[in-house]
Amino acid sequence: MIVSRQHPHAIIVMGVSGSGKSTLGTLLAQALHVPYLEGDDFHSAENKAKMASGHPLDDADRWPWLDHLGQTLGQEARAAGAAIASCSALKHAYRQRLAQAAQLPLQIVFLDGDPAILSQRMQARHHFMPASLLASQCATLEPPAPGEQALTLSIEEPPEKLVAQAVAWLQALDG
Ligand SMILES: Nc1ncnc2c1ncn2[C@@H]1O[C@H](COP(=O)(O)OP(=O)(O)OP(=O)(O)O)[C@@H](O)[C@H]1O
Ligand SMILES: O=C(O)[C@H](O)[C@@H](O)[C@H](O)[C@H](O)CO
Repeated sequence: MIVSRQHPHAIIVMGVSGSGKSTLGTLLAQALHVPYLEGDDFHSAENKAKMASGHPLDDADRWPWLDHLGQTLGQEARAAGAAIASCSALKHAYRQRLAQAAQLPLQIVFLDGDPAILSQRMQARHHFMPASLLASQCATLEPPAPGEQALTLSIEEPPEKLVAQAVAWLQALDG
């Protein structure tokens, strides 16, 4: 059972900026009827202003954000049986920090793709995050390692297919 108050699931959709985390996270939460947390909503005004002015965040900027998002993800997951958060979660240590704050292991859906496609998508949208920060996002990215419970999906698939793949993976995890 993906949704279970006895065994709650804390699910994150991760990837660099523009990879489609919000799109997939929203659809996945709708498909599972569980709460969705938009990671960008948990950034301080200072963090958002820093990114908007073309400066990448550093670890010190990200720790309080990860703690706040992780705590809320854990609370929501325990209350509803599962919850989804979209979060860049670029480094292994960031995912560990999220899990620690949530007090739950994470199930990770990683959106992976070609920087050229990501750049096109970022330029085509209106968003506080400038496309110029994509290079720093890609340089910082540590894809999920073998010890992490993770599914890697391609940004080139349409959103409906990505949701179906994520749901099938989550269902299979629970046997
Ligand atoms: N699977 C997809 N195929 C094609 N386009 C997509 C797909 N998913 C998202 N998009 C489009 O790509 C852009 C970025 O998507 P989205 O905002 O969901 O990414 P994000 O990872 O949440 O970005 P950020 O972290 O910067 O907020 C949007 O314009 C969205 O409509
Ligand atoms: O860790 C980070 O650098 C940030 O979370 C960014 O990834 C943005 O929040 C997000 O992608 C918005 O575009």
